Amino acid sequence: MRIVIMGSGGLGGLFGGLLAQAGAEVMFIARGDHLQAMQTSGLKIMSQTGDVALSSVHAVDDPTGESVADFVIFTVKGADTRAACELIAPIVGPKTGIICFQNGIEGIDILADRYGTGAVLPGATFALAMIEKPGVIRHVGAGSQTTVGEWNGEMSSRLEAFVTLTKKAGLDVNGSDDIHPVIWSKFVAFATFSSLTSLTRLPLRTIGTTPETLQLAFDAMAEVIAVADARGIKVPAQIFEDIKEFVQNVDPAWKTSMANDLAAGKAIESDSICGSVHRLGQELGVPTPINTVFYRALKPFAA
Ligand SMILES: NC(=O)C1=CN([C@@H]2O[C@H](COP(=O)(O)OP(=O)(O)OC[C@H]3O[C@@H](n4cnc5c(N)ncnc54)[C@H](OP(=O)(O)O)[C@@H]3O)[C@@H](O)[C@H]2O)C=CC1
Ligand SMILES: CC(C)(CO)C(=O)C(=O)O
Repeated sequence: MRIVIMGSGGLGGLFGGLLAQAGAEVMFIARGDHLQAMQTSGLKIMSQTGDVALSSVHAVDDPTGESVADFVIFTVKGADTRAACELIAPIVGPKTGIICFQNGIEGIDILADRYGTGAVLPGATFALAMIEKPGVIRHVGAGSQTTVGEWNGEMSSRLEAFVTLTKKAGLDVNGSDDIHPVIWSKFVAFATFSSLTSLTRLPLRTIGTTPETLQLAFDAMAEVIAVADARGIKVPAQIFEDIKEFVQNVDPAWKTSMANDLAAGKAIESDSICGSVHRLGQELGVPTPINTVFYRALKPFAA
């Protein structure tokens, strides 16, 4: 199976590296120092589940002239979505599945407008990973709980093939016949906790165990659920209990990729997370005052 990683940073590097280690044919699209390091020294993954060292990988900055992919794993940050969506055009054929693990809910629409809903498999992952230095990916914690599905809910043979391959690679991936509520549920939680961990600089667990701050998180989540509702997506009410359980028991050091980026001095993707809640709320006539504060407060740090 031929897999292309569009955006071989923390998340794409982790998935691509483990898939390559498991024997898949993987091509990494990357750029800058990280691309150079991968081309000269390969890719390393540091993980509690076992380190991986690939001494040589196929890494490029432009896929023009390369073979069509069975799957593209789409893992660029929100601000890079449109450019990356065009960059992959040469390797997207009529049967290529584009699996989007981005946080945010606008990336899949951009991909579907360009390649059709039949090409796009939305996904949600709880794996946490980052580039530690060029050519080296750090998998934070041991988790990789991931759900992916066809846009129309079909349990297709390509979806099953992808799930089988990723399980073989040691990733905890499952297929879903109703992926849209899954990605919105993750978005409800991520929009809230990426903003709060970034603004407070605190780990998830401190937020989850401070009643006043947890209440603020719940109020922010309720705004995103109202936006989902206006888009015709029902987010299960159980999400509040599930999130409380998660954030009160998560590893005490856990933040979010956005808070980690902020701490590392990188531009953050708040425009496509809380900024998206703010914009969609305005379009749909749903008030989102807390997410609007998040968006405006984080704007100076946005990509
Ligand atoms: N990291 C995580 O644990 C998780 C991340 N996510 C989501 O996944 C997405 C990716 O996140 P993450 O892995 O942290 O991001 P990273 O910044 O670590 O990785 C993205 C990579 O894509 C590269 N890139 C962007 N555009 C191009 C391009 N046109 N050509 C070549 N390379 C390109 C970036 O290069 P450069 O650095 O030069 O910009 C970067 O190396 C985000 O939406 C995030 O919210 C979801 C779950 C977990
Ligand atoms: C891994 C997880 C769920 C943590 O919030 C995430 O999506 C991120 O930080 O980007």
